[in-house]
Amino acid sequence: MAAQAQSSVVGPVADSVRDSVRDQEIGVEQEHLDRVYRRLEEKIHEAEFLMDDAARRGQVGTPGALAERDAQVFRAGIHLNRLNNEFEDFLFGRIDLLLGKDGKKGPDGAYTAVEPAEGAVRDDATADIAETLHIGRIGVLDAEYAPLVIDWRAPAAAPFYRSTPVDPGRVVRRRVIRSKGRRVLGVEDDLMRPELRAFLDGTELPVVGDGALMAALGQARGHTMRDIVASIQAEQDLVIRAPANSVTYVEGGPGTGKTAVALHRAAYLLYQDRRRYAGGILIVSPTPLLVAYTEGVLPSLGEEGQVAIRAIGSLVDGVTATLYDTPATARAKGSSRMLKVLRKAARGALEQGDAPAVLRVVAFGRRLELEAPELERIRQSALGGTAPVNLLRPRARRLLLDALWERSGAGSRHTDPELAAELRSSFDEDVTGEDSFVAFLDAWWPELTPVGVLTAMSDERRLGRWARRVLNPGEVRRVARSLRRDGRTVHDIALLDELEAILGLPARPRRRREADPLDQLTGLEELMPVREETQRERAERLAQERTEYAHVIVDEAQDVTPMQWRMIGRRGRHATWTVVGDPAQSSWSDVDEAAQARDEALGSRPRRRFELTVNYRNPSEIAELAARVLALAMPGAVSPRAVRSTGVRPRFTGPSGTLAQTVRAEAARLLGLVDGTVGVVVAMNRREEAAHWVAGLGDRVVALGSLEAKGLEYDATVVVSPAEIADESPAGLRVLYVALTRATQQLTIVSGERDEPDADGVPDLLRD
Ligand SMILES: Nc1ncnc2c1ncn2[C@@H]1O[C@H](COP(=O)(O)OP(=O)(O)OP(=O)(O)O)[C@@H](O)[C@H]1O
Repeated sequence: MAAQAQSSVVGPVADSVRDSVRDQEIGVEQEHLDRVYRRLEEKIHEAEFLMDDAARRGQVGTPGALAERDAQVFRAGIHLNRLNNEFEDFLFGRIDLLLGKDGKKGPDGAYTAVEPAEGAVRDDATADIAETLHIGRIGVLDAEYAPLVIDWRAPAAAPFYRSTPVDPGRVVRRRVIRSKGRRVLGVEDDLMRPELRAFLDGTELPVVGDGALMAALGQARGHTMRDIVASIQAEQDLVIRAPANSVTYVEGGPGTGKTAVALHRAAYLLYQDRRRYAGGILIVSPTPLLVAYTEGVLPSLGEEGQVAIRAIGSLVDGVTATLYDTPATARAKGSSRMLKVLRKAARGALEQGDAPAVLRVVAFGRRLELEAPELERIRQSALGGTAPVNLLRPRARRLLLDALWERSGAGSRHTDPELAAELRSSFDEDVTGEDSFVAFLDAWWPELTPVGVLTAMSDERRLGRWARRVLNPGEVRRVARSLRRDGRTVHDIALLDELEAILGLPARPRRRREADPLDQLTGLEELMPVREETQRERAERLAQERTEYAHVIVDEAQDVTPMQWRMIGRRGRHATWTVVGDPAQSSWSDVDEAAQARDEALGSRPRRRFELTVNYRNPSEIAELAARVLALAMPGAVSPRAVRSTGVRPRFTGPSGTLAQTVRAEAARLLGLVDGTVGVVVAMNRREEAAHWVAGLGDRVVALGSLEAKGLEYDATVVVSPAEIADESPAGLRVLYVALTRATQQLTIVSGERDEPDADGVPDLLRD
């Protein structure tokens, strides 16, 4: 989509002509930006004046009108504040359009027609520009309600993204404007109808630059992701603006913009239906590193507060997991088989209490006892209920009382039902008032917490019992051992969340009424029984406390395990969804099992599928190398098409000294070659070591494990020992594919002992 140079002059004269056209066009856009700011200031003054005036005259106008004025001042103030402080490039685009098929205008003041009118292009391939629209992060109208700036999410802005030379619609020229605060710094044009000579107010439309996309892609990368609002491509725009009434499912290879698109979609949904999505949008990200990398994008699009970006290890409030299990342990913990184990463990953990074998109470002056077999029968009968285990405690308590009542024989004393009921109620009061009963119940049916059950599962013998015929002995040993470690792993979080659903939040005593001094005097307060919550009260409380979202976006969905899908599913039971992923990058060994769990979480909602096909991150030299690994990892899978090439081929080197020395030297070399960041990617078990290798090289260098590299990108990367990364797990080749696709400019491969490099240093796995 490179712009067409319109002049055929070459050499220094041509350069100076181009520079003067550029300056002139920057001046044109500067004038427009000045108008926009003047208009916004005008609106603020207008609103302030109205407010002052209203305040002077007291209650003039209806209360509603006064409130509207206040709101206007408030909105205008926010706009100006954002423009001045937050948006570096508030105004970023412009399209020049032919006359449309009909003359209808939309609510933003722009014509709605997508296709040009019959006579818009004359027979001699000339045409007049009928409409010019400026696109920005928020919309601004002039005093006559004509659009000065169109919000990028408004329908009228869609041609800015959708128009291509193949299908240009009304767009003749698409311009990206670079500005900082109130100053326009540059412009880049793409011609959508290069065959036309178009005129704007009688002057031929000038074209500046080589196209905005390439300019954006060539920029150095920092530690945070930038928005792509000025250069969203047509296939990406289709996803961003897809209707949200079901599941939007997006697949695409590395660097195709899946994460960027997901973030822009969140901003679009809020713009398009703020009331619906103000209920909250959840973005689930694989790692805290990716959260930190992406969390600035939404504020830069003017959206904050309504969107929660959470790492999958931080989805349960109060626990943040950053530890990783070994692949074999993760495989067991993430599998849906774990559900059976947790259900058994939750019930089994009840038996871990130190309750006496026999329940002894005194009621109606008689000693009553329930022995172990009877107690066990009661427990099993209580557990027959479908409610969560903690919520079955009142049922168990009632069954105990029933059994004691039966033992007491008091039921047969009265035939009159009313008298019998009265007797029963005073019997219950007698029993439940006894300390021995309360203490027994607490020990026999303890209130279980998810953490408590997980801790109980760290005992290998017990876990073996609860996981019989579900996990094999090796899995039992590994899971139990990992649960004995300090700290939670990422995969424990889904187990905790599942346990919370299995256990239910414990019933809480109803809040006592405010202490009445008189009660205290008489001691009555002490005697008032504390009523437990009713089922309905509890259900209401749970509904309030459960965090649910109106839209859930899952990034790197290919890595979400079956147990994690269940956890995420609980947060979006009534939500619409956007799911983005790439099976070829999955670190989960059983792709089909994960797909099945995903389908269960998403239920029967209809899916709309999209595919992104262009790699915007890697130059073709790096993409070609990565494609060799893809061919091994997933024979037949198609790599996305790289959109640019740098002429710099990946570099291969074996350790010339120790591995540490080589990697450090390579990272230092790359620091000298790029302006932005350098990532050193190693196998997970070398994470800590690698941090030492690069210590002191400055904060442009980061060392990270292969699984942590998910979604991230660097100007340059050093991938250390492909064979070690590939051998880490059954999904190792796909993880290596991820590692190889992180660089935007330069890639160095350092071979280790296992790589079997050839004479050129190319490891076995990466040879043609
Ligand atoms: N239309 C675009 N204009 C400019 N830059 C773009 C565009 N689309 C994507 N990019 C850039 O390409 C890079 C890759 O984008 P992103 O991280 O969203 O891809 P991804 O598909 O999520 O990759 P991965 O699967 O490897 O995580 C980012 O730097 C992003 O800003």
